[in-house]
Amino acid sequence: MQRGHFPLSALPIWCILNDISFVDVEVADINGRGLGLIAERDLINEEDNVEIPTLLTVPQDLVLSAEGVEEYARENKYFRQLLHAAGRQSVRGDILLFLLAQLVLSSPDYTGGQGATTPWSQYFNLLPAQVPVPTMWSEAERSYLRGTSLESAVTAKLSQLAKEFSDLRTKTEDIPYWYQLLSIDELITDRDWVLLDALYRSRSLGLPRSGDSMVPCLDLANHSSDANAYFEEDSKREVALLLRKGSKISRGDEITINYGQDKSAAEMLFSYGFIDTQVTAKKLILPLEPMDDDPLGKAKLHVFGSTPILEIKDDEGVIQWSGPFVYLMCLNEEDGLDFKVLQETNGSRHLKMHWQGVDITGTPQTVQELIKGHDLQQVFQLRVVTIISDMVDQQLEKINSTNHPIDSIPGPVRAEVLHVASRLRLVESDLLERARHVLDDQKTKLFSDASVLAYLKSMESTQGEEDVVNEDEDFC
Ligand SMILES: C[S@@+](CC[C@H](N)C(=O)[O-])C[C@H]1O[C@@H](n2cnc3c(N)ncnc32)[C@H](O)[C@@H]1O
Repeated sequence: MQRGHFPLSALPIWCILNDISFVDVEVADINGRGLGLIAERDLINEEDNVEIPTLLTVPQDLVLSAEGVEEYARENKYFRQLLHAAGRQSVRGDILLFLLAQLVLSSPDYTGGQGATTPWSQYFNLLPAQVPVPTMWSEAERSYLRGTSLESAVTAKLSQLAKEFSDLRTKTEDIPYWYQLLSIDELITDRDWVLLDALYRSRSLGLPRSGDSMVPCLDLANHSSDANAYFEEDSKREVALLLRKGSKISRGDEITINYGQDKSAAEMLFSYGFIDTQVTAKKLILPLEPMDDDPLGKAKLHVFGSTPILEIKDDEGVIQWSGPFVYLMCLNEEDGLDFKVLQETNGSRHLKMHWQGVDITGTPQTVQELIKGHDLQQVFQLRVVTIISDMVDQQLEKINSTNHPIDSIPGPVRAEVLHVASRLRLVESDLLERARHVLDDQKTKLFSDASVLAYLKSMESTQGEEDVVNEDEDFC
């Protein structure tokens, strides 16, 4: 759907009308970062200042939160119908529906009845039509993510978005207003849904009282790892941008906040469309799947409950990994892992997981702890390290073999996409290389452990006996 226009010059009046106050700060175009906030004069906040200078305040009724969405549903009949049919499953989903309604109300393509507009209907037009996150990249551009941890994450996200949009169309088939827009005129497309998701991901923040929210004007603050400002929500749910203690800002300097110092390069790129070259947590997240030939694989996944992942990180120069599901992956019935179906008196059935006879259904993340002290602890550990080491090898092979643009899908690729994708490859391949060395060391140590050697020897002799039996059988 075509976007309406809201000139930056109209923002000060919109702010006055909506009780949003900027203090010594203005909005400006920042080279390569879209809009941002800059200081209108020199600003200082000494370390011993009692009163912290406020740079921006946004009243509660402008904060787009779960509560704000419900409030709007009370005022606007068309939105109420939409929310009732397709919403109330997650805060994100409801905010996306709210943004969808604002997209319609503010678009020059739309000629229908207005219903109740909100300040957001105008503000929405100030939001960018393009967000540099990979879900908005072309297919050719996305092919530059091959071999990185974002390859599968972006594919999965795009499938999720396609499904959400198709469900939305199905659920609104009985509402003439939305059916017309979504299914007959097709004024709103899946591209719009991808944009709304990108806007939410790159601009929402967690507030202590209002929860996940979008805050107009505060969402114009760009990121810096050396941020000079931060935000707070007070007891009246008013949100303020405040100057950090010790900050000295010259007139014209940018006011920035920190989007999260624990975010990895992949997370920054996925959520915001850029990578902070100064500091980004050096970590990598890969999806875990049960082994193809594991008869208990599905049961393990079911009891585990959440999406299993492997996290590899550089913790102040030390490579560490964690992946509680890997411990489940490498344990089996003969080790003492067991599943049972429990039938309740009311007829309901539950899958239960036991380790050495003890019910551990509620604590599937603790297997690493539970195997401690077991005779075969080091054998289990070796299996775990081998699985992770194989994953790291495979990922490295993928990331290195797709280093050349020859593997990419043909089509124009923006220079900034090329730059950020190669930065991600570099960060991730470096981390994987270092993880490979650590895992190799761990494997070597485990292979020389007395209990592992004894186990391998016993396996060899069992194998030998089996071979003799098999040979005998062959002779029969
Ligand atoms: C919350 S918005 C900030 C306002 C935004 N610049 C705008 O024009 O509306 C977040 C987006 O700003 C951009 N951005 C923020 N900080 C950045 C940075 N340090 N480097 C590059 N882009 C940045 C990214 O596009 C990101 O998705």
